[in-house]
Amino acid sequence: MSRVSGPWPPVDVEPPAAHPKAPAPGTDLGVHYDECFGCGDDVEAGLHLRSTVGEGNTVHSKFTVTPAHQGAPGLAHGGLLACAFDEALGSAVGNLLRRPAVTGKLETDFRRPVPVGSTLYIEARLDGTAGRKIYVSADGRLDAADGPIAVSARGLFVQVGFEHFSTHGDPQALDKLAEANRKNERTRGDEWEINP
Ligand SMILES: CCCCCCCCCCCCCC(=O)SCCNC(=O)CCNC(=O)[C@H](O)C(C)(C)COP(=O)(O)OP(=O)(O)OC[C@H]1O[C@@H](n2cnc3c(N)ncnc32)[C@H](O)[C@@H]1OP(=O)(O)O
Repeated sequence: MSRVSGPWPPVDVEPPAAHPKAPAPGTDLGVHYDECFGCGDDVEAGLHLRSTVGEGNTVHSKFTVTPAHQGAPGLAHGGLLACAFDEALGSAVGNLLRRPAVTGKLETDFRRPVPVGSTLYIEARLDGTAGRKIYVSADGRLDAADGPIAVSARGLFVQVGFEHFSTHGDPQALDKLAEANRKNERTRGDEWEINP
């Protein structure tokens, strides 16, 4: 199997257009759900990703690897690294496009080992959209924003209606989340675009 993937995005796309209400570059994005394994404060062994909006349809996230994230002794588990990229890419889609979407496909390229105690600096970018399909990619650099690339990822997110979450997920938890967003200064009064 070749290490080189095919062209990206794999189909003709429209250039990504950030939503008019997308947070400006420099904005700290905070936690989107306290119980999210990727960013939530209530998940002790979670990844606790922290993200900031970057220039040009990007989101910058940091993930520090702890002993809770090991696969081999002293090294991050690849599946958890993939999770960090899912979160970073999802954050770019959710915050910049403000469309509810879920991961359809996620491809990771593990280029260097990521030791416990190191921090991945992930830059996630919107690459283009084709109807409900949203193409995104990211690079994770070791210990500095200009460090060597340790992991790269490409993903396809698919826009869904809110009923995706209420039908398949936990409607009561969704109501609690909506209430918390109403109380949050940054997200209060916001409404997401539901249709492409
Ligand atoms: C202010 C707000 C802030 C918010 C921050 C949020 C941060 C969040 C951070 C958290 C982040 C964590 C995020 C998470 O972890 S999300 C959790 C993990 N993901 C899921 O659970 C998704 C499960 N899958 C599904 O529900 C359905 O399969 C979906 C909805 C994806 C599609 O089923 P649906 O019946 O609706 O649509 P469709 O099948 O007609 O597909 C539509 C189009 O897409 C194309 N397609 C689909 N799949 C693939 C594939 N694998 N490769 C290539 N292409 C694929 C398909 O060919 C078609 O293309 P076309 O024929 O139209 O050309």
